Amino acid sequence: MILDEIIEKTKEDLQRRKIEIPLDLLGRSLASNPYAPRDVKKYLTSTKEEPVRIIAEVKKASPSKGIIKEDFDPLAIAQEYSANGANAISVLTEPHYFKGDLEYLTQIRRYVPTPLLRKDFIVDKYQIVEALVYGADFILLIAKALSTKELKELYEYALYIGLEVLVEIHDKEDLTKAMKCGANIVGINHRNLDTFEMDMQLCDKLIPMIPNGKIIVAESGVSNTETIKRLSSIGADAFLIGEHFMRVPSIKDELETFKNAIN
Ligand SMILES: O=P(O)(O)OC[C@@H](O)[C@@H](O)c1c[nH]c2ccccc12
Repeated sequence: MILDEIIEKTKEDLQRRKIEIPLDLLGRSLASNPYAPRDVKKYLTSTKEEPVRIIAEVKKASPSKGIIKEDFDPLAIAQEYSANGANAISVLTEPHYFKGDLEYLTQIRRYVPTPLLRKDFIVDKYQIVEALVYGADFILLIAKALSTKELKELYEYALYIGLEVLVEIHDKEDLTKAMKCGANIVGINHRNLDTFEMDMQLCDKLIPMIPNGKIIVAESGVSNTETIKRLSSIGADAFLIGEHFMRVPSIKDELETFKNAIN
């Protein structure tokens, strides 16, 4: 089970980081933190004027595809996303399977005004404080990787320290968990994190079960305007797109096309 394996590795790393910089010390750096997290919900809610919201992902590699982008310059990619209408930027910080780095967050936050998602496998409050310290505006919590109790605790802690949360679901059971913790932003991941199988019909199944008023993010495998049009029409507010942007010749052209998919 790849998800379990990643979580195990994440926990190992975490033990080490907690010894290097204990939580109270990490928390202390917040006193001089120049960054206040933005109200992410405003950026991700679809409106008449701007129906398609895009979370563009800075992604070097993945366990299903290996290295996606060889000449990887996270800051340059984020700047291009920001300059061309991305509503938020997802920064993978998981180092082993996705070749991410927490430092990318800080680097990008310094120069890029767009809200940032810390995309990682968060299982501990320590990682949520890290997200804030390193400059994130919101975090990802994966329902499948957490019990209802854990999800609720981490969710509430993030809100308490001022970060929004994207709660990722993959099936009805995950959705129940997400609703129990009162999630406002729900991500439907087309990719099964254990088998890597894609189900591009997942939104059709799950969106009708989500109460009104939630922000819905369609995640993974989105690579054309047809998909964006279709998923928008059934209620998706935002689209989380990584691999496709990493492979196209012009991020600018692609982002513009996607942002204007409905008009
Ligand atoms: O590169 P894609 O297929 O456009 O997918 C982006 C994003 O949805 C994907 O990276 C992702 C969704 N949920 C995750 C959880 C952990 C790591 C990665 C992910």
